[in-house]
Amino acid sequence: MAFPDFVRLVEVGARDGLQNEANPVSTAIKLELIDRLGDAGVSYIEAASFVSPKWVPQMGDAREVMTGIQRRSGVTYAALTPNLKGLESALECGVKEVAVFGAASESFTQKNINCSIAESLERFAPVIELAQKSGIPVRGYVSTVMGCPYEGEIAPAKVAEVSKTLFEMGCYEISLGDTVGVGTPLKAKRMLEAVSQHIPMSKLAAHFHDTYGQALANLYAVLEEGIAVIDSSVAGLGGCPYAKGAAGNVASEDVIYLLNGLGIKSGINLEKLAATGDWITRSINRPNRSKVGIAMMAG
Ligand SMILES: CC(C)(COP(=O)([O-])OP(=O)([O-])OC[C@H]1O[C@@H](n2cnc3c(N)ncnc32)[C@H](O)[C@@H]1OP(=O)([O-])[O-])[C@@H](O)C(=O)NCCC(=O)NCCSC(=O)C[C@@](C)(O)CC(=O)[O-]
Repeated sequence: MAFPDFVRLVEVGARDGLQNEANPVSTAIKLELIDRLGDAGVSYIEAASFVSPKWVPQMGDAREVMTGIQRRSGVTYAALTPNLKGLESALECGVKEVAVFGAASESFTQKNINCSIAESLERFAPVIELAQKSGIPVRGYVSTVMGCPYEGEIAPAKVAEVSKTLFEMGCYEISLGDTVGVGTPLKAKRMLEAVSQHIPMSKLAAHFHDTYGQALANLYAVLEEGIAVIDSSVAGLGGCPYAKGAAGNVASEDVIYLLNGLGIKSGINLEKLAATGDWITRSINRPNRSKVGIAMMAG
């Protein structure tokens, strides 16, 4: 299959990238990050997470973040909503798109959202139903698609089963998360092959972490298969609170550099994105994990 002409970047830095930060990041910094990303041409920004602040304290200001955004036309500002309580709060804040998040591993589901896979799907049903009634599109995440921090190998058939269920329940797109970044290109292709037997490729997204340095290679592999939506995090920020040792998402700057080299459009200004990565890492005193970002800011 040929590469897509255009890739939609789903920027998750403000949510996935920051959720694991032990030191509180101010709402003002989050809002400036979101604004800078919009200015760089990012059209989809996952901005916050309506989860329990006891579980993920860093996302405790979701309400302030979602109501404080200076919205730009043409930009989607989305939030995670694990249950009805989360969705109701999101609706109160005028959120226009949400995401539910499940996993292909029982143990990870327990650690992350305190229930079994079956219970998580039951819990998502009313969330999706209410969102649809309110005219809010729901994205679905499936974590641990290439391995689990507690169970190790995850069968592609299990990933396909959970993805198919979420898609049939009404999620318009399924984002396939290599939560611990253990995948390799062949594994990524096999996993995608299993999922795409049930869901059109145009409804799937790749959400790869870079723990083992394979994320860009894995993305190249799935781009070849026709994936046209990529989740990434500016400066490679992040990690997962329930996956110890997991590195951040693949860096957005590195993804855009790869796409530019392949002649794939994204609508994103790489210079502005690199400057944003430099700014946020300085602001929160974190190393910049984007090789492209470091190179560009040095030049
Ligand atoms: C799902 C729950 C809430 C279940 O948590 P629980 O403890 O089973 O829930 P509960 O219904 O028994 O409620 C317990 C308390 O939480 C409150 N609560 C309940 N729901 C909410 C809510 N929505 N917002 C605010 N508060 C809430 C609720 O009101 C109650 O408060 P209390 O009475 O004790 O004071 C919890 O496990 C949780 O919040 N987990 C979040 C985990 C998380 O955010 N993980 C990171 C995101 S997933 C990810 O990063 C992976 C991804 C998506 O990026 C893809 C990849 O890389 O693989």
